[in-house]
Amino acid sequence: MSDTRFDDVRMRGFLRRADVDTVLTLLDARTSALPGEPVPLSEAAGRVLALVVTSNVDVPAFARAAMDGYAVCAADTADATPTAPRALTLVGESLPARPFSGEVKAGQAVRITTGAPVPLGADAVLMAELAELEAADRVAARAPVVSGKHIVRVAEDVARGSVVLPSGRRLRPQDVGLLASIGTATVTAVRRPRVAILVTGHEVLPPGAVPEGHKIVDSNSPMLAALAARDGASVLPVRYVRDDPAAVREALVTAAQQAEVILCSGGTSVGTEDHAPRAAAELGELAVHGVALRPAGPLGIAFLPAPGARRDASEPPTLPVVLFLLPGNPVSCLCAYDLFAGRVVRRLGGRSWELPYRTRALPLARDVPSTVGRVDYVRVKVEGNEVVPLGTGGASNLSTAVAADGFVLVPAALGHLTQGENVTVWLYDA
Ligand SMILES: Nc1nc2c(c(=O)[nH]1)N[C@H]1C(S)=C(S)[C@@H](COP(=O)(O)OP(=O)(O)OC[C@H]3O[C@@H](n4cnc5c(N)ncnc54)[C@H](O)[C@@H]3O)O[C@H]1N2
Ligand code: MOO
Repeated sequence: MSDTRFDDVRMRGFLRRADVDTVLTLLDARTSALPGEPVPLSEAAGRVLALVVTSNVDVPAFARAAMDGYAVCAADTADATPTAPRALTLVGESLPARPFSGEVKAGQAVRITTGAPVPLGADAVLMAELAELEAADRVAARAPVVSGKHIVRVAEDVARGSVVLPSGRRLRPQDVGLLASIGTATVTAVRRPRVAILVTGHEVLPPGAVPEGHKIVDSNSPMLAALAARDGASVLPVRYVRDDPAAVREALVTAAQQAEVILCSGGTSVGTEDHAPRAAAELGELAVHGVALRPAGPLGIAFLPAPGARRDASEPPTLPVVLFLLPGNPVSCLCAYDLFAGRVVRRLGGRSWELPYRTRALPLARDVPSTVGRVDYVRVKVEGNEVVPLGTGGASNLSTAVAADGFVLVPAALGHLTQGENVTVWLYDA
């Protein structure tokens, strides 16, 4: 199968590159959250709710004491003072899950502990500090309490029928606690996208090896695996692929059966061993090859058919597998993940499309040269209250991204950024 756009690239290099915004628009249009799956509450923290959660119960289901003390009729205490306390007859006790079974009448009190059901007839809890136990059956109120004081009302926390959490919510620890309180055992969470990582290049050794001769150690896959895991993916074991058209093709076919996103490192460009773009064009739609971006210009994006067709028309069409052909240079890999692949991983997992980095607006310490029509991903340091650019070159030197506090993006519309102007820095650390 021949693809005109692909042949153009293969023969003459990257003559036309897609602009960053066009690529983002394409990815935005072609991706959406994966369907939900049941997840036990014990594993739900950090997951994204696929469905709204509505409560079937009131919490609390009974009026309960908010203080240790005495359940009383508030009116009885109206005139009570420390010097003229009001004596009440103690008729029983209410403990958590062991309520007082009778009813409190005027002039009576029931000893109560925090969390215990407030007995019928009582409408306030007098704190122990404001009462004096005078005998086994007599307590004196030394201060007045108003009706409702220190009582947690029925449904004060959660009302039956109310929305507890919206769909799309990334569950925080307190969310999981609240879900437990309404009797939730399982939530419906957006399925975590499965990410396959393929590494091409016969020069690369797996992590753990020591660089030797002309061989280098694969730094891309550990970085990509960590990025994808951060973004909520379930990362499949890394696969090393020979620089051979049939091997690359077979690896892509297999990965497309196992994952929703494929990150393929290296072999993206127009060299004689760059087989991934051709294989992608043959297996699916090579929608992008070459982006007006530095680094990561050779980035390719393809949509491969997902395994399994939908069973009937009522089901949403199966989303394609998104394949990212990531340039081999490690900083390019990082940049392409940050700007494109990460958004797709997060989107499929029901998370935000936005970059997951905190931003700061600070003045630039130096001019940053760029080119109109191209976005530049500039590693920067924040020194004092200034942004110091570390340059866009040296995409093979990962140490520049390690030294950086974050990055600045030079928009395509600008030929350079000027010293002193305020720029947005995306900070790598949270
Ligand atoms: N005619 C053109 N040639 C190239 C262009 C271009 O626009 N026109 N762009 C250059 C740029 S920029 C990059 S980036 C590379 C991207 O090429 P590939 O994706 O095919 O990457 P490789 O050639 O396989 O590797 C590039 C570089 O990165 C090292 N590498 C590869 N894999 C890993 C890994 N897993 N861990 C660490 N380092 C890795 C590899 O040894 C190379 O040094 O194309 C240019 N050519
Ligand atoms: O992606 Mo290349 O720098 O742009 O190394």
